[in-house]
Amino acid sequence: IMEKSLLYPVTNAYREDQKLDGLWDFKFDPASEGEKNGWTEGLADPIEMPVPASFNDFFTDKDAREYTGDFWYVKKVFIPKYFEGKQIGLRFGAATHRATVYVNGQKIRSHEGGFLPFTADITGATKLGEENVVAVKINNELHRDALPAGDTMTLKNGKKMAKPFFDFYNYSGLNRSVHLIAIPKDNVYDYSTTYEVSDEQATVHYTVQTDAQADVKVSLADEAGNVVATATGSTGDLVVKNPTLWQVRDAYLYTIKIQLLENGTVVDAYSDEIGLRTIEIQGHQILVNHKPVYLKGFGRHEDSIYAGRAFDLNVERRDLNLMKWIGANSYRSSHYPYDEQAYKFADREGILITDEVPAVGFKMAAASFLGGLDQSFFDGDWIDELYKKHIDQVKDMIKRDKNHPSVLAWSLCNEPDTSSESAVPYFTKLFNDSADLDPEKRPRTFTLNEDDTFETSKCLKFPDFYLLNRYPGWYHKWGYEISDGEAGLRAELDEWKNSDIDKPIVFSEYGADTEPGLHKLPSIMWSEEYQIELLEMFNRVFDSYDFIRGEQPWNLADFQTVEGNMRVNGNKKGIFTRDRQPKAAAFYLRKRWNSLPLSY
Ligand SMILES: CCC[C@@H]1NC[C@@H](O)[C@H](O)[C@H]1C(=O)O
Repeated sequence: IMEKSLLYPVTNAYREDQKLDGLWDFKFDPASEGEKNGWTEGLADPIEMPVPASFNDFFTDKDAREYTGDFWYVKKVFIPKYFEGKQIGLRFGAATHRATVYVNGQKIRSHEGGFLPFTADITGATKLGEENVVAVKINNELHRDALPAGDTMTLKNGKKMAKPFFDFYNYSGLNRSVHLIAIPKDNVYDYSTTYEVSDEQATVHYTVQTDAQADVKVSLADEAGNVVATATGSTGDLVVKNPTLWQVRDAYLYTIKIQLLENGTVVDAYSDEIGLRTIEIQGHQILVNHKPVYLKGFGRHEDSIYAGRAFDLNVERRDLNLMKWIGANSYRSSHYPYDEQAYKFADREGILITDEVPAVGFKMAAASFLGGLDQSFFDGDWIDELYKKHIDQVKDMIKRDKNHPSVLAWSLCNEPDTSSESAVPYFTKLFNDSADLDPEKRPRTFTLNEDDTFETSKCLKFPDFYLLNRYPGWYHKWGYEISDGEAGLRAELDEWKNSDIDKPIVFSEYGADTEPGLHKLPSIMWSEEYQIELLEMFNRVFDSYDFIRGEQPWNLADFQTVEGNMRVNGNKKGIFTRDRQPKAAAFYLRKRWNSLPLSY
């Protein structure tokens, strides 16, 4: 059935893709009475709500902005007669955090996980040539046995409140586009590629997945549209002489075209843009096309004013221009898989992405910062249920993103509590169960924060390379004490250096909250001068160890978090402000990164 496919929707001679962006009817359902009251057929006195968007920041009253619980989106959708005989589906880019889909009052399916797509097969529930009622019930509560981890508490006044164990706002809703799709009954439901490359020749080993008894024809065209290779069969090789490889910050995309034929007639086709390149880890080096790459970039968020965590192509265009301006070549999709369009954009711009699942907040210390327990997260009784959702989302992330040349690596967790032995069985399972998901076998890793050092982490054997989140100068040894912070950082890196570990280290987070426009001589914390001094300290350290192969300060831009006495309208560690304007540190980093080789 079409629900197992995560292929991005396309319109072509055999398939149709209609975006259902725009205003939907919207209504909160605090008493969870929607089904009982017939909301699957329509909402009484609804609010008009934009899609894609988070609902939160549109509201002027706090109960609505902070709303936690069930809420509904309903839209009338005309389904044309010419869909007759096709499989008809609703494809959700993301429904945050869990959803149930109804069509004409009939329950179709549910889905857990607010940052990955799913398709509801509505073929049997639709009336062709008429308007159909699409209703989606969404819930945005946080739980310790779900991703991202947190709690949901009930206040004395009966209202629910999200308590995230993570540092970004629980923006919720239909944060990405909803597509009405029609595909042939006999169809391609997935494909994958692996590569061998040299300057003289590149080979694309492809696999096409279909349930149909059909012939498969595959061709590869260059950017000018010239067919450079063809093959037949559901698996095979496309050999390209004198290929133009996909390079970091110098992208080149070929178009792979897959056709299904029955008795010589094409019944389905799917094409996609791919990049001929390889990714390897060799000793302390990260290699692209067998050449070492040094990562310069950021941790990011899908976050902007008005629509919260909605994917916004305008913001993405600006962010990629900022990254080019500053000399970056990479980013981490912290702390969840981003919209597919972000990866397509990075494919075109030659940017490398460390793709991260929303396994974030797996650390009670973070929770205690937010009022949680003081124990190892992995001793919790919620771990078994959590793991099922965790590995399910790792599988979907890799299945969805595996064909992007921009994807460099998979980050399977952010800052988990690995300082206790109870983390080991969890990570043993996670790395065993994810070992064969990526046909290209790209490196898998997770970020290690302050409590998870060379000395204290019990899980250093799992990552293929290390992502370190370190905050001397901010969360400890801050201000005038930063010299001790540098000494401590050097001491830890000396331990890595003197160990027998021979894998690359990338600094995936470091930084200082900075109020734009706050200047002080000499510097103080929160001033633009201090943010630069902190970066200078880290860069002195990075330039002292040759196994450090990447620097990705936190964060590209300021972003929204819960309100709290440690946050001034969100996290201000951005090198750019939330409206994407530079702080002084942006000019400092641009100077440093443009003095390094562009991509290596
Ligand atoms: C000490 C952990 C730092 C933390 N790391 C995860 C990010 O999502 C947060 O924003 C960042 C912060 O607090 O700035």
